[in-house]
Amino acid sequence: MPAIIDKIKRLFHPHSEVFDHDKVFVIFVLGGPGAGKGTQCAKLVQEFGFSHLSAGDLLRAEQNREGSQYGELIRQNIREGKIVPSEVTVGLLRNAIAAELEKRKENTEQGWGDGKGRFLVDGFPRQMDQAHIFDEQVCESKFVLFFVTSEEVLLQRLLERGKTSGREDDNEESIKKRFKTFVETSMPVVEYYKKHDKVIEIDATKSIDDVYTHTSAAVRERLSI
Ligand SMILES: Nc1ncnc2c1ncn2[C@@H]1O[C@H](COP(=O)(O)OP(=O)(O)OP(=O)(O)O)[C@@H](O)[C@H]1O
Ligand SMILES: O=c1ccn([C@@H]2O[C@H](COP(=O)(O)O)[C@@H](O)[C@H]2O)c(=O)[nH]1
Repeated sequence: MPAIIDKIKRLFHPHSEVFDHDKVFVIFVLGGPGAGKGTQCAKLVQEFGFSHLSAGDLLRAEQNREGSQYGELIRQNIREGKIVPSEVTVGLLRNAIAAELEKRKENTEQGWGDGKGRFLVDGFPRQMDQAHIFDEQVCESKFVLFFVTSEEVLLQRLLERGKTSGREDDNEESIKKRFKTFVETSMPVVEYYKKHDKVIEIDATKSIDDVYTHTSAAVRERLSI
């Protein structure tokens, strides 16, 4: 939709979505840092043809994009385990969804084509305002996959990943800060969706394949396939 029409529409219907949730199927993927969200998303992409949008990956790409006005802001927040201002992340997600729908508009396989699509929005929403903005103004999410395990397990996984990931926040100091932000700022989002019966909780302590058995079954049931 041309930007000007979009703006006018929004003026009269401030809560109208950019993407129609009857056509665009959005699953939020949440869990503590290192719970295995990205790992499980990669498997869901293979089985069900989702587009996987990691909010963290989009932010890192924007941070490294030459000329970005947000580069330094993103770098500082990520290093401190803090949440980047919502308008930045929502804007990146919105652009990524639009680009993917455009790219796959001719391909009618696995729930795609003609404005339809299915997305895993990984590591988002991280705080309550993001949940409201996305559901009301971008596209109403269908449900939340929530991966749960202990902080000890998370810490071990992240320290191990940190040996090769090159991520500036995969070190003990940043990890502890990320845990704090997760508990204080992101858990209220999970609680909010629980109250709305939208959370599927999955034990992420088990092996990758065991976790995926549950993840796949939950998604299959809700996609009605
Ligand atoms: N079930 C599992 N058992 C053991 N290791 C796992 C499991 N799931 C993921 N891992 C490993 O743990 C690390 C973190 O996994 P992953 O990157 O998928 O987590 P994440 O939740 O996406 O993390 P972040 O929130 O930091 O982006 C990776 O090295 C991954 O290979
Ligand atoms: O919605 C979001 C998602 C992420 N961040 C920041 O990015 C890092 C890394 O996120 P991962 O999901 O672990 O890749 C996170 O700690 C936040 O600093 C964000 O601000 N908003």
